[in-house]
Amino acid sequence: MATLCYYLTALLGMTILSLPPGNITLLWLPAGIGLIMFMQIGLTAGPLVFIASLAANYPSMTASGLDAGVLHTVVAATIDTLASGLAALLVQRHLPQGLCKSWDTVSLLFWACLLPMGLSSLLLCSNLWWGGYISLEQWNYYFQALFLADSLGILLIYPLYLSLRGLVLSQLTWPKFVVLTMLFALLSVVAAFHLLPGALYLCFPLLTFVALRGRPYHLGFALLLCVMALLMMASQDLGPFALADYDTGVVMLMSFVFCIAVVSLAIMLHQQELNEAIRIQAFWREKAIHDDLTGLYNRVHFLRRLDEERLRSERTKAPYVVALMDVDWFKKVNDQHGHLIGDRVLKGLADLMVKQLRQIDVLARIGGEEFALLMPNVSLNQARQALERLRSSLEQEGIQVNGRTYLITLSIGAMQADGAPVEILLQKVDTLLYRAKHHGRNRLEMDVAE
Ligand SMILES: Nc1nc2c(ncn2[C@@H]2O[C@H](COP(=O)(O)OP(=O)(O)OP(=O)(O)O)[C@@H](O)[C@H]2O)c(=O)[nH]1
Repeated sequence: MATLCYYLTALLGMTILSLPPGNITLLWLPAGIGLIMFMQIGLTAGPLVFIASLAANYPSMTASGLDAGVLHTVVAATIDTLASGLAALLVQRHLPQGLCKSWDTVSLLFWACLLPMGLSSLLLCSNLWWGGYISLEQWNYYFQALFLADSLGILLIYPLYLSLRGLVLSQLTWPKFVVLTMLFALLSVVAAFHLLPGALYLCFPLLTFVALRGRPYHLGFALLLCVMALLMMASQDLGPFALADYDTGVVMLMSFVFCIAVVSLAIMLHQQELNEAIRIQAFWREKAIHDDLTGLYNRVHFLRRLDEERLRSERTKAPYVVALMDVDWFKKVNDQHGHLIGDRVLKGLADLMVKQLRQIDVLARIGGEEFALLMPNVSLNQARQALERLRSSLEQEGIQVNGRTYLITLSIGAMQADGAPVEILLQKVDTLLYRAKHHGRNRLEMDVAE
């Protein structure tokens, strides 16, 4: 399959994407495909790449009628194969994680483009010169064109391969902004060739937009589409790059396309780094305020919210109630059924409380089997009803773990807040909780602030 892709993209390069009269390939996607074949199947890729390159190069290299066309085709195919193998080796060694940071673009440029493609372009040009295909004066020009075409093949295929790896077709999504951006990029290419040469530079901001907002494969496809459109049109007419000196025009065009690819890749990777940093920051921010076992808020966050509510209530005069709830005889649950079951009972209890309370209530686990509750905007009576309902439903239904019911009860102390500082308020509620325990557990003790 990959061999066929190699062959077909090689043909594409030598037909639609070639420039008359020199038959220069503007884009050599096989360089990227060969690299991936080596990375995927190792040395087995060697003969496959060789055959595909030979088959693709043979017609054009023998068409000129020069002597030893077969020999030079074999040499060219060997160079192509070695270049892909070397690029794969260097990429695996220097970019073992693939492309992660924007700085990796520089590594990719050096290890996958500059070194192996620079070397192979040097050898390929020497082979062409040796076979009489090009003159010594043309050597420099062909070297630049080959190098840019091969490097571009890698810059377009390798990131696309990385971003599609592991994805199945049904997982690909195409949000409207990506489709529209790609459409506008295509239009700007067409406009550049027919109306206004400067329109070509619109590709830069448009691709940057996809790099910032889209997924990596969006950029991969957008780049491929944009570059192919640009080069296809250029192969008919150099458009904005139709300079007085034809060869310079070709190299300028390829350099421009090369820069588009490099810059948008770097931007995409940088954006990925930023997104990852934001994701990690959000993860730790969430973790810092939550209790791992139950998913409820932790003590630190509860105290902060309580203080905020105190200040809010000072302004609005809205009443609020604070409760402390402690599981009775929880040690027995652990002792009889083990800590793991104890943990699950606590988690089940937390879920039950969340289900029974209102969304605006703030519930936290502030100790082993101790929970704290802030009920904003409630009267003492409303709070009493809600807490009683919670206590009695727990008493009757217990907590289900693995199909088994664990009957546990809660002692609760609660009071309407009076604007006292948080620590003092909690001390008072704790006294009520202690009273509930002292008076036999499984009960609610409530008080209005004095
Ligand atoms: N499984 C589990 N047990 C915990 C956790 N945190 C605290 N505990 C246990 O909770 C139990 C609390 O025991 P005690 O403080 O004696 O209280 P109690 O047995 O609930 O009795 P009273 O509170 O007096 O009704 C201890 O056995 C702790 O090991 C936890 O995260 N998971």
